[in-house]
Amino acid sequence: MSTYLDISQISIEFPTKTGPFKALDKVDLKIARGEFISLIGHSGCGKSTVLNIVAGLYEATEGAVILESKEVNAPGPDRAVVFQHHSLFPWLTVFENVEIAVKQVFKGKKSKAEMRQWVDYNLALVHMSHASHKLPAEISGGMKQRVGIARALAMEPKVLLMDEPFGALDALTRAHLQDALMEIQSELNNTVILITHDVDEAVLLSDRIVMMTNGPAAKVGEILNIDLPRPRDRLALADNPDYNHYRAAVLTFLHQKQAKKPASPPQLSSAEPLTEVKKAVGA
Ligand SMILES: Nc1ncnc2c1ncn2[C@@H]1O[C@H](COP(=O)(O)OP(=O)(O)OP(=O)(O)O)[C@@H](O)[C@H]1O
Repeated sequence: MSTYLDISQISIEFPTKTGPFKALDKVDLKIARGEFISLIGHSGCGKSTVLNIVAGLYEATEGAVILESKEVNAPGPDRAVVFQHHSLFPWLTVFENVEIAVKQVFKGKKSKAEMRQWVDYNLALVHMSHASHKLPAEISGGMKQRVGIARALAMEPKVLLMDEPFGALDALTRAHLQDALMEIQSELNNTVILITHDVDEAVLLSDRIVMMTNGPAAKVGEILNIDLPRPRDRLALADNPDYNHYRAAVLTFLHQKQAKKPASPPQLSSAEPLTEVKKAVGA
């Protein structure tokens, strides 16, 4: 595999009131062009921190992020980010929200007419052409996320960074957007890093699932190759033994190998038989 994005041995320490806090310890990940990677791990392990370092929003204390053989340490349009909550400008229409990013990247490289066509093309990719004249307040949460994705794609980033982009949506809308993302990725061959808490989403979308250990000083724990043919169909996969095997492997990692211990052990009382306590802690 030739490496396109190299997250090379990155560590980060945050200064805190009680001293430095080491969130990541030598996280190392080599990503090929066009790969779809999911990052999964318990809350607070450091997934967003990894993404923020790749985005250039945080600076690693050690290690480096190398994209197409060049070190990146500041934000740039070659790495577009889609967050859990949309970040659209409320006073601009759907079209204008995408256009503003297109102008930022392509001013002087595309004509005005070409830029308008490019905005239309990207809105069509996420099936939002019909609402291009609307304001964000006039469309649903799922539609806003679609526009955020169109805006990110329209920048033609080398890497698309997605931080729980569907986390705040209802299950049906999430499923529609996952399907849309799979379609777009098969067409454009984007390199994607997706943070998710949803095991099914990770297995459905990914080429590889990167499972992080619990923090502090989180690392890459295990990497699972998802060798399922594309295009993938969620209904057909439900009965696919390989799909279920991958799902079980992630669940085992999260709930056994990296199980979160309760903050303080439950107190045994004579009224609580041991079996009930075991049930309470999931043992
Ligand atoms: N700017 C900061 N200053 C101090 N500590 C930070 C900072 N940013 C993150 N942390 C700490 O680093 C650790 C990792 O945080 P991060 O947000 O990356 O986790 P996460 O895996 O994305 O969590 P979640 O799944 O809940 O979003 C946490 O303990 C968090 O408190």
